[in-house]
Amino acid sequence: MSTDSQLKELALHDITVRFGGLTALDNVSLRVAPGRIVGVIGPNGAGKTTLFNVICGFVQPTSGSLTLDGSPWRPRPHHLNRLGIARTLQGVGQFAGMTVLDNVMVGARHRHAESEALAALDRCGVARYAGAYPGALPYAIRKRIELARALVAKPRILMLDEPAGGLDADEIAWLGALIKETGTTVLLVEHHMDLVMSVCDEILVLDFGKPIAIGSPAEISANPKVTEAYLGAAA
Ligand SMILES: Nc1ncnc2c1ncn2[C@@H]1O[C@H](COP(=O)(O)OP(=O)(O)OP(=O)(O)O)[C@@H](O)[C@H]1O
Repeated sequence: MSTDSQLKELALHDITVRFGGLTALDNVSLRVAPGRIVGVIGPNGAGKTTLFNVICGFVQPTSGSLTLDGSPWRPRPHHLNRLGIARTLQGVGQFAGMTVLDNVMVGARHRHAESEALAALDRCGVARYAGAYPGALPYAIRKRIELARALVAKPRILMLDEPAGGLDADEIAWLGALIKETGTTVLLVEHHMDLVMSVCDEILVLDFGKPIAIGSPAEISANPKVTEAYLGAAA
């Protein structure tokens, strides 16, 4: 685990989110310690994206609170980059009218944006596409560009929203290795269980907004409540 004093500890305390009569998150608490890779899993509609949206300030909790490094924190989307928090989107949300390089530079925080963007693209194995336009590229390449856009600012907390969606086994293996070697705090929402189990230190399981389990991959795999939630969802 990293001891970098710049890393941030993020914590959610008893977060509840209601959309009208629907409770999307029901008293969810989570501590994301610096350098840890924390997964959030659960069947469709469990509240995973809502939890990400609360951390990013897109959704205001109905009750509960957040802290960053122990201090009360009210997230705002336009402050995230400055705080060192980067998020990938479920899709590949890139600007079609901008080159790949310009898209990645949007995520940069420093003066040397171009060289940092090229380095991030290189790290993700897609530097050769820097001058291309994203719309013309295959989906797996665009997912890598989305990762480069998040990594370019050297985030302290990297939030990955279904990064394996639409990728094949080789791409997922590559992604797993990249996540492990980032050395940063990672919050991962993902349906691909092999990826989650292989990269995460800790996993939170949600079901209909309720936290039903939290623990190591081995503890989560052996938890009957988790199996039940997934079997129920498949039935
Ligand atoms: N803005 C919103 N207004 C109303 N209901 C919403 C809103 N956002 C999410 N929901 C509902 O909240 C619940 C949780 O949704 P959420 O997208 O967080 O689940 P999820 O676990 O990310 O699902 P998936 O795995 O399908 O992406 C769902 O029932 C969803 O329909």
